[in-house]
Amino acid sequence: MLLELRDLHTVIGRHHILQGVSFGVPRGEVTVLLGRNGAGKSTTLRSIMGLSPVVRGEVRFEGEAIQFLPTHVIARKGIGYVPEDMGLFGDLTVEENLKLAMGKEDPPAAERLAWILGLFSDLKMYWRRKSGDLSGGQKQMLSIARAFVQNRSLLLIDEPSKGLSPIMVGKMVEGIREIKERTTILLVEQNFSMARAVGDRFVILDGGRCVHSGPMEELKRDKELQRRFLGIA
Ligand SMILES: Nc1ncnc2c1ncn2[C@@H]1O[C@H](COP(=O)(O)OP(=O)(O)OP(=O)(O)O)[C@@H](O)[C@H]1O
Repeated sequence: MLLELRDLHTVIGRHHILQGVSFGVPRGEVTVLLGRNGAGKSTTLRSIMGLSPVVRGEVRFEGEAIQFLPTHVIARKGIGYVPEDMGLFGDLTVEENLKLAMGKEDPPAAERLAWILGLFSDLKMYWRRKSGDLSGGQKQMLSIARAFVQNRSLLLIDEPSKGLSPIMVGKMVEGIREIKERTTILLVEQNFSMARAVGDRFVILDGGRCVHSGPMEELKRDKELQRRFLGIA
């Protein structure tokens, strides 16, 4: 396992939000985190990044416990995070956002940038446009591209399909399928058609607990599980 969560508890204010989340993310695969609104999916990603306060349990990345490290140290260990609000610098152009992420322009970073621009080619058309002026789908592509050029071995992506048109969702599916050839991904996704198109494994959260997990093929077959936890008839 590249990442392992063991009995993770997160408390925000007086709210005990994660109440013992345990699952593993195998290297080289896409694991999709599913569940109803408020199930704890975003909080799980934030807890992994050290942005929500973990009070008990462990997050192990490449075998090392990281749950009490500060966020910037966790990022440097090789975990990239694309939050729901995408965290872009709206006043900076597409180019500036990506160059900032690259740090120094060494050949591997330049190669990653060229590769991701080939994949999300829209970004080249808007190269000098401020990222704040992009559409939702373009912003989403930019924020994923930015995390990718940083060469993380694990990407956490929160709802990349949110608010996107079906065409954009299709592009996102293609993009994530290509990126997964190079990087392990843990994805929060409410859109089940996207989840099933890109996911190798699934984890369902409910009420801050992990209630089911397994190969995506299993969930595709299990209509009852889909109905109970995903609201799909
Ligand atoms: N900062 C906070 N303060 C208080 N409660 C919070 C906070 N952040 C999250 N919560 C609560 O924790 C629960 C889980 O939230 P979370 O955002 O992780 O769910 P989610 O599964 O990602 O749902 P959604 O799909 O709606 O974003 C919710 O009940 C939410 O209201």
